[in-house]
Amino acid sequence: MSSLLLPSTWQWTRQPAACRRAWSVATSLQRTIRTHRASTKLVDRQSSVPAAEVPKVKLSAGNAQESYLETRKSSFAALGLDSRFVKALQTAFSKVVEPTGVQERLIPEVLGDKDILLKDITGSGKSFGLILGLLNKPRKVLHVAGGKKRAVTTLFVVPHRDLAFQLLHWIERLTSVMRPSPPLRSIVQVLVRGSDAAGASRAERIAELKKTPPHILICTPQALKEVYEEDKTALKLDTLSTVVVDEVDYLVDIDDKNRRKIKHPGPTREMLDVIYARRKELCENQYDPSEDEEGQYESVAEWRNEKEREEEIPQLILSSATLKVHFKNFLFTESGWLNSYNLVKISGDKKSGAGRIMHSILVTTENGVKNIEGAVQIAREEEEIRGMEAEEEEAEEDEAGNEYFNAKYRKTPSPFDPSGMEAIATAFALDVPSIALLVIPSSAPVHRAVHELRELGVNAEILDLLVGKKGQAYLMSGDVEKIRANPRLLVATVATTRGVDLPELSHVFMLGMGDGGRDGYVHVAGRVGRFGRAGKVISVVSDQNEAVRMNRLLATIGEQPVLFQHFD
Ligand SMILES: Nc1ncnc2c1ncn2[C@@H]1O[C@H](COP(=O)(O)OP(=O)(O)OP(=O)(O)O)[C@@H](O)[C@H]1O
Repeated sequence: MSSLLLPSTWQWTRQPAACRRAWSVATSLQRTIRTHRASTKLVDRQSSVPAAEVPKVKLSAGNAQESYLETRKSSFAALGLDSRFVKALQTAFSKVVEPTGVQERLIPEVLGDKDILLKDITGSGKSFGLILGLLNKPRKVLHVAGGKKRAVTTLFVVPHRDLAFQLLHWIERLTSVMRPSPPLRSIVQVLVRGSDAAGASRAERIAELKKTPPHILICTPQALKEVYEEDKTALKLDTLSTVVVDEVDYLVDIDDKNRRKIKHPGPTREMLDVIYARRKELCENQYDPSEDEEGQYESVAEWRNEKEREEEIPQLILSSATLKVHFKNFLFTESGWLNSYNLVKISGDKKSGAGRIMHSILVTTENGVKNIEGAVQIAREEEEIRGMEAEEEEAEEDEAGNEYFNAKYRKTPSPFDPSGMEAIATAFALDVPSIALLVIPSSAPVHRAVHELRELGVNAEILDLLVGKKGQAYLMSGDVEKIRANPRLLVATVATTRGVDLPELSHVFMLGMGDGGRDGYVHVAGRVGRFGRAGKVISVVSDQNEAVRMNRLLATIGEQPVLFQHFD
């Protein structure tokens, strides 16, 4: 358990005092929030330190959105995308004018047949580029008795349902502006556990899949496995053209360097083993020139690629912002999933195009909340995420829900350190213009965190992109510069944040060290600073030891903590 979860000495008997404290904090916070909101429209917050006196620290790569475009050499059409599709792209996504550096290399390869190992920084447009390329691939058509039948062309595996619906949303926006506009279900369908956005059951989704096999099927691994096991005719894995696994290092669990053996391969590994079983056999039974009496092949590569074509083994695309050497060794030497004779590795120029991310560490101590010692002060104008437009909206109050949770949680001690929650509530109230994300440890209860933050006057809710229009609104083009009259704090665990792209997100709060080590932090922090935007990541830790460890973690990614302005 994270040290931010309360020590075992925390007893229910101590709660009344904590409740009184929370109530008084909430009241004072709400006052702070009101005053702050009233002054937010002025936007330029007063700096206690004149910017000119403060030494400037280079934040991150310092490159803004233009850096992508500066390196650009081609247009989307020149990369092989259909011209009508490019027109639709520019209507649906007016800010997407030219391909990013990684998209320039990626899209032509997606349109080809090589396997792809894709690695670039978070927010560089990998997933978006994949979708553009995949939608332009020819559809798979099967010749069956009595004519032709469409089949699923691409299987797109993602770690969680929010990411599945984000990709669906992108495709829906694209197809809705095409003329004639194709039925969405023939282009894309989503397979996740539980009911989907439309409330369809698994049986209904299987029926739909059989009736109208989509061009792209987006799924989470567990849902894919369940459907495959339930009805093998619903999804013909042997006729796919392409398989994509996004966030592959997260989805494929391997024995670690310390020889910790994984207990169970997990659904992604199982499904890749099924789809690439024949490839694995080809790997194991290498070509023997002495048996090639007719001298058909000049090399192992030629033999292998010819076999692959004959057997129509699907192209495999594996993508992540973090692919460690150890993981790549597993892919190439153990998995048997990739054809290394027909493979392209695409990796981005480390920091080009990264947004300005400021990393801060707040430590909750008996004497209050402080910045980590040695945090660097930066010029105020660099730090500010400026607001341009205030949008009036009312906070949504769910009285019945609140009462229910009040009654429920009153019976059990809170697992959260009240100081940490207060620090987040205060930082949120003082610094967030529109939308922030709070990432809590996987073992911590998300509902309860939301409830406790609401008690502190924060407009908190669970990150759920499936909640009708509200969920979709988070995915629409917005801006980190937007100011809302009533900003939102979305609460999630690490497991549900990988790959998520919320254009208005400006701040990520992390409660504790997170549970994914360096790579986990990179992905959590990567929810901001996307496509050259600015962003802040504020880790709230509960003691000096944790602060030191967090500081070391930042050093491993070449960052140093920056002073978060509202605390000492
Ligand atoms: N060529 C482009 N021009 C402008 N914006 C773009 C372009 N390509 C992608 N974007 C935008 O950049 C954002 C990040 O894209 P995307 O989610 O594909 O990044 P990613 O590299 O997959 O990130 P992660 O590694 O976190 O999954 C999205 O909001 C997307 O709309």
